[in-house]
Amino acid sequence: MFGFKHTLNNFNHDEVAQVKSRLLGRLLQIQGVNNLPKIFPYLVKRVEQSLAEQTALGKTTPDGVSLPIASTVRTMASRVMSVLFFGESTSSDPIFADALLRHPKDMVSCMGAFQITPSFFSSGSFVHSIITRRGEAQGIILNRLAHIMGTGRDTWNEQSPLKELTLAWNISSLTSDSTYWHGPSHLAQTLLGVWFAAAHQPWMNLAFIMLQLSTQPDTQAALRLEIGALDQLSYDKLMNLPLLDSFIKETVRLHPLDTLAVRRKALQPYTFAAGAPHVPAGATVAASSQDAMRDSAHYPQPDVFQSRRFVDTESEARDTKFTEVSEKFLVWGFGSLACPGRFHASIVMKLVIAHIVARYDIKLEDAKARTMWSWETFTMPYEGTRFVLEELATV
Ligand code: HEM
Repeated sequence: MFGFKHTLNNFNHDEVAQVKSRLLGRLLQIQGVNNLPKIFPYLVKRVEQSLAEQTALGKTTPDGVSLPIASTVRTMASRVMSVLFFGESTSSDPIFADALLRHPKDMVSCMGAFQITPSFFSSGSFVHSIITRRGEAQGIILNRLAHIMGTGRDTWNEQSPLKELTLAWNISSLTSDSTYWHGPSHLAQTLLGVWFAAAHQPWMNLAFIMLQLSTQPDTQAALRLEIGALDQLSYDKLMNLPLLDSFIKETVRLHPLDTLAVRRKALQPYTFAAGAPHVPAGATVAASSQDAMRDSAHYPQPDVFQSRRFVDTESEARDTKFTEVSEKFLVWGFGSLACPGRFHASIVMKLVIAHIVARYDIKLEDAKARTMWSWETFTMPYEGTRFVLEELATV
């Protein structure tokens, strides 16, 4: 459907990968979530470092430093997320870090190109080769991963205990006695797929959140009060800030990246239990996340943005968390394939938002400019939209 065969190195769409899904569930939802509080201090260090790097690149204006929202939050999310995956040392290498940023962009560009190029082009690797400079970023990542998950595992220069908390280390530990996995290259390929899943959505959600926040100085002030001093912010506290969680969830509810969700391809003809619809083999079905997330029975005044919707509302949505999987909030998909990395996404997004909002007043450089564009069922932020960050007197 999206040409993953080339962009993820021969990825097979038709594979019913229960072994892989189970592994990813254990890696991310069980072991990964347990490790998050332990890895949190390293994430804090990285988010501070990355914010300093980004603001140093900005344009100085009388009101503060002006930065492009998309590339700022994309880089910050990638830098923080990469500590979870690969530790501090590997992810600090500029060539590797650049490849981690480039690969998801390459993939999204290829998906777009595959939709519009004739099938004889997209069926070969021609389009992929041109867009990705012969898969340069993918090659850099796969080579490094195959090394640290294979012959270089014992000599990998990441410090303990961080090394043993990374997803790269744990995916190879979890598979060491399984015959399903054909060595480090197969594992590297799988982890690259997880990296794509992890890298392309959080930043877009972050961009929409920054766009919302830029127009709401009162919410910025309320969030600052809720967050308190950054040096007192523990993992548990950050994950349980009600307004921050509600603000994120409300933004994502109204601005999901895709108006469709839970895409499933029928490998054989299938008829739904109600007797219809009938789905022929090879067809793809999906649910409308747009309809589910604007259902007025569940979300009163569904088209109105309410920062505190999940804190104050009288509806059933009250107290539901951003990371909850539900048929009324299809952003994470649904059922056994629902996103196993949602807690990782949530912590990375919350760290980026908390560190920006606690330090800066945020506003748009041009409040009248268009900020997002749509293509098919997708909505994306413009690359050119800038915010201005004005440093607060005290943090
Ligand atoms: C805001 C960020 C994210 C969103 C909105 C998101 C959303 C999704 C969705 C909709 C699916 C498909 C679920 C289905 O078909 O029912 C999915 C799958 C997946 N996501 Fe995420 N995701 C995000 C971040 C992450 C992160 C950070 C990771 C890893 C750390 C991750 C790892 C995965 C994996 C491995 C799968 C495939 C699961 C499987 O096939 O068994 N995602 N995600």
